[in-house]
Amino acid sequence: MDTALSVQGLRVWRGRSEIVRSVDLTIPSGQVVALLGANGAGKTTLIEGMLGLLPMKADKLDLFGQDVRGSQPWEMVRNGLVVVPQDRYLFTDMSVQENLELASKRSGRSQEQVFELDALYDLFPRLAERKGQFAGTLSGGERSMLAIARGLALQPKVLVLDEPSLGLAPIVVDLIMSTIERIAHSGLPILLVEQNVHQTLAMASWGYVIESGAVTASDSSEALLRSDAILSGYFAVDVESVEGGS
Ligand SMILES: Nc1ncnc2c1ncn2[C@@H]1O[C@H](COP(=O)(O)OP(=O)(O)OP(=O)(O)O)[C@@H](O)[C@H]1O
Repeated sequence: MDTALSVQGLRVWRGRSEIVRSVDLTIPSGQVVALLGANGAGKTTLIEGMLGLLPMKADKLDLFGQDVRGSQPWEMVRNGLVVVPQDRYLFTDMSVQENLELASKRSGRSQEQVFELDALYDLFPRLAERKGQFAGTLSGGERSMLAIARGLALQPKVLVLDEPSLGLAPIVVDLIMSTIERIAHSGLPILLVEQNVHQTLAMASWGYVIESGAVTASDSSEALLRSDAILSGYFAVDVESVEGGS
């Protein structure tokens, strides 16, 4: 099986504190992998370390077999590792269309655009209706959609989504999660960081649980979903919905 992203012994620091401690993580080609963990577990730190936004060390950081350790964040994007950050970081005084066009140009892959603007608007019809609207005037759900669409406009080979449903109403969460599932069906490998355990594991093949910066469980989604010990330990709030849904 081809490996899209392979991480071994990843350590990431914030200031003097080592927040992420020797994490191993693999994303096989064409699959969704879940990264689960409570608030403050270190998920965002792990992502920012991989991107080179924070001081990090790793025994291995391979993107499709290529060692990308030491790359600058913009080089990571050019290499195909695209992160949709939790804080979205949209250009709020630019329109939806301009945000997407800018990303598309920055991808540096004008010859191999897998995610054309039309395809993005097909995925997110709500954004098509708001093409000319300033990003700063969008609702929370629409901002999350635009952040994902902009990530796709960067023509990722691996997409990392950091809590795309954070703070959104359940109906909007459903819409966003089903759209992520459609994106996954295109074959794009995805690392989905979420606290929405049930929906996330439903589309992921594999999941990692991170606690205090270390992986404490790594298993198939089916096994994690059945594992009450893990779910009740880390995600007590979600256990009922898991049980209710089975
Ligand atoms: N800017 C910062 N400076 C120092 N420590 C930080 C900073 N941001 C986060 N931390 C600490 O790093 C640890 C991991 O935080 P991180 O944001 O990576 O967790 P997370 O799993 O992504 O949580 P959340 O879901 O709340 O975003 C926490 O203990 C947090 O207090």
